[in-house]
Amino acid sequence: MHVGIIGGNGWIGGALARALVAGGSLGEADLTLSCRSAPPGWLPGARWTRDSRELAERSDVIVLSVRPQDWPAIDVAAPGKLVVSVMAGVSLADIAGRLGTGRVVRALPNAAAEVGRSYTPWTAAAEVTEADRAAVRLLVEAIGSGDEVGSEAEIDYMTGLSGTGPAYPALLATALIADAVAHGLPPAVARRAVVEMLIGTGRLLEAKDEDPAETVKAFVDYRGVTAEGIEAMRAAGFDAAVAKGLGAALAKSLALQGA
Ligand SMILES: NC(=O)C1=CN([C@@H]2O[C@H](COP(=O)(O)OP(=O)(O)OC[C@H]3O[C@@H](n4cnc5c(N)ncnc54)[C@H](O)[C@@H]3O)[C@@H](O)[C@H]2O)C=CC1
Ligand SMILES: O=C(O)[C@@H]1CCC=N1
Repeated sequence: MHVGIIGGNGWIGGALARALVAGGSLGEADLTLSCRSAPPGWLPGARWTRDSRELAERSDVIVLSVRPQDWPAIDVAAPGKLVVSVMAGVSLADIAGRLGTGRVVRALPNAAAEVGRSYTPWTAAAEVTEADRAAVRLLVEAIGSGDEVGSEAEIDYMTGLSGTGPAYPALLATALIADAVAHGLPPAVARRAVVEMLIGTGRLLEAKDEDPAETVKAFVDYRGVTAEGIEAMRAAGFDAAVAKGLGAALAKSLALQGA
């Protein structure tokens, strides 16, 4: 299988290309990567080009990984080919119409792709075959894990939930570290404490495979220090702030479609 990534030097496109090679799914020579500037220097054995049409001709699977605002300028046709878009807010119908193929998938990774831990939901147009789905799973699993979901509405919502990747946990980490430093902790110690706490939490939730709400309840029922912290955060509007943030992210995701 030859994979072409339009925007292959970017954050997500580059992470996908490097993961495919590092994980042994593809050799460098099985990749064509396009960019607008000079090739970045990594994956020197891949074919680097500025020409999207050349990329499409060489590829069995074409990954669209440019920013939504750059999508209208992409000059490419891919009649009948499998196209996988990772772009936020660009619909299956728009991609199918522009590229001349019904074999279109929308996948929504996140920046943890850089460390092989993206969660990537994806949805497929009607003409996508079982063999195409196997190809999509190979891409998704190169950068982490994922699920096929039933509708584009779910992808549009997940764009502002899991697509944001490390952003919300990093926001929480920033607030925790700021408070620790305000209480006199050395910044390096505060940072290490919070980052290790996030890593440990992820591992614990994964290992226990239980609803995170159960973990919260266990601490509330313990009625110690943590329960006081949780209840004060909730009373100050923690859940409402999260819901408001997700609402704003969803609105932006939907607004991109009309842009
Ligand atoms: N960064 C993230 O956390 C996530 C990004 N996405 C989506 O992935 C897509 C790519 O995002 P990033 O990698 O973050 O952006 P990026 O800006 O890092 O990469 C996009 C790359 O596309 C290149 N490009 C633009 N026009 C081009 C053209 N005509 N031919 C060849 N290359 C071209 C740019 O030079 C750039 O290197 C976006 O549509 C975004 O919505 C989805 C989920 C998460
Ligand atoms: O913030 C963004 O627009 C990109 C797409 C989804 C997550 N990151």
